[in-house]
Amino acid sequence: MKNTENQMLVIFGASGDLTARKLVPALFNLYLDKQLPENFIVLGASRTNMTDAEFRNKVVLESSYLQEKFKDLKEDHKATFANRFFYEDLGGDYDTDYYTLKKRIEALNDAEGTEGNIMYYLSTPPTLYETIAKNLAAAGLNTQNNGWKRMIVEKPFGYDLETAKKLNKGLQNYFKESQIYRIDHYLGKETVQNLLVTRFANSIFEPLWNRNYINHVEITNAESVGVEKRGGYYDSSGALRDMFQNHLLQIVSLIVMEPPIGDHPEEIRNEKVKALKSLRIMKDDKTIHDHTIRAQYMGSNIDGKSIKGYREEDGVAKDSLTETYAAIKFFVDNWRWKDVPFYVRTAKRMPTKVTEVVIHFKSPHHQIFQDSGMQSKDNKLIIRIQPDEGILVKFGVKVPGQGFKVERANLDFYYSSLAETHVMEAYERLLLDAMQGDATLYARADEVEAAWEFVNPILDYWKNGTDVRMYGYASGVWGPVNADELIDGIGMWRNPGPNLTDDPGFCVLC
Ligand SMILES: NC(=O)C1=CN([C@@H]2O[C@H](COP(=O)(O)OP(=O)(O)OC[C@H]3O[C@@H](n4cnc5c(N)ncnc54)[C@H](OP(=O)(O)O)[C@@H]3O)[C@@H](O)[C@H]2O)C=CC1
Ligand SMILES: O=C1O[C@H](COP(=O)(O)O)[C@@H](O)[C@H](O)[C@H]1O
Repeated sequence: MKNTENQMLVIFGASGDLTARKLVPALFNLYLDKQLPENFIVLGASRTNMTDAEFRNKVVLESSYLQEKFKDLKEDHKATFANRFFYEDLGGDYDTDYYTLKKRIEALNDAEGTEGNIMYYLSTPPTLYETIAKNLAAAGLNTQNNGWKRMIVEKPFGYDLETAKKLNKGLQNYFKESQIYRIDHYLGKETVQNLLVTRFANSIFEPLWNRNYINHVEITNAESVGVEKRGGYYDSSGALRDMFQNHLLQIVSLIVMEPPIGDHPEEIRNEKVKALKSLRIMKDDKTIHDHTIRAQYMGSNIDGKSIKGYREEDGVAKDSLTETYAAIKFFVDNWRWKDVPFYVRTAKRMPTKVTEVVIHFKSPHHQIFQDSGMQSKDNKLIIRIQPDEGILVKFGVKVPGQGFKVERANLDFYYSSLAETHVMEAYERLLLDAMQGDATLYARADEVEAAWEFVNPILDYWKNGTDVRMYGYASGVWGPVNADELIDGIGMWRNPGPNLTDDPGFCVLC
């Protein structure tokens, strides 16, 4: 087990939703699992006027998120945990002299023995990230001569390529790249990390992991919910920025990358950058027109319940052209993947919540069993990222009896069968990694920029191009029918069911 040094976590924007809903429950789990160092404290900092006691009540003692998650826990556990929380009112502005904050940090450091090690967590609107970094540096709170200083930065990391570059440069003016941890919570998911193990710790998959054996790759990220209370944020973002540019391209990079030399964070991140840089950028409008589909969910009635359309959601413009569905076809320009199409889609208000990767294998060169009733392209490796986490291999078996009738069978593995293992939640795992100085599961500046390089032309075309379509789909269906055209000629979308082995998208010709 890695060493977690004594340290202080300073959260900017600590009065907000993320702190209460994700960060504190993750820290509480780490505390219960005895993963926090002996001297560990949290200092919340924001503009809201609160005392230490009020902050403790808000995020720990009276937090509905902790209440819900840790129902059976004795109150004294929470009380001991809450004593580690402190709060500093920034006096109404993040862009101010951090002299008072510095004095508070120094006093707490001396009293609580956190040895000068500080993790800053930027959980404010992104427009404040650079301002906070600048003011920390001005107060000398970025220097590492008396303990390390690190900074976790929340998404969204930029709005497009230009703003992402500007933000990277802005932060790097005050903190070294090695101090900056850009969080992508998908990288904290066990099953996303398992993509690396599946590929590089087995000898049965990697020899097949190339254009000679793989016909196409399909990735689906579906959510059954709509935009919920985040209409305002989402309407200026959309599916491509919200999910595809970050989480899904991170998954793509793990599928596409070459084997790293070892498991050192930089070795892995170097290969991921190379992978992202090898995605073929769609340069002309026609390619983007033909290879992308965007759509919005419409109002519908599901089981007698009426569901709002996207444009009726709070915070969303009545004439909004923001997509809640995006499907993209693309190619990877390198030796391994030449001519293998990738189909990636992400959407809200789908029939179920599921994220999975499907590797579709090619048919054998010669069909021996003509009467098989099954096409060999039915060989699939399905990596279920969530829920029902696991891996499924689909292959043909002989039907008992005369002749050679072939039927499809499943070899399946479920993470839940590893019952003794406590699977850490994404924020828990990522916080612990950063606390230990392990950046493997955090995105590096060049990774983020490479992902934006790919996405930018699509965003530009969707905004300014001619003949750009916005399709509609009823809530609770698998997106617009037009999305089938994207994958036509090669098969059809898998449209996965809630269970790993469910396969409503089954098609004998696929
Ligand atoms: N919530 C979530 O699930 C997720 C959030 N994120 C990202 O994490 C960051 C924090 O998110 P979240 O906690 O939901 O955000 P909130 O809107 O709840 O904001 C966090 C805090 O930022 C402070 N703040 C400073 N300036 C402003 C301003 N102009 N408008 C609103 N708040 C301001 C507020 O504190 P005060 O007024 O006290 O200073 C607020 O409590 C954001 O960058 C978000 O994109 C990323 C993924 C998921
Ligand atoms: O980052 C985001 O992710 C969530 C989906 O996360 P998951 O872990 O539940 O799959 C998404 O709902 C949200 O819009 C997006 O900002």
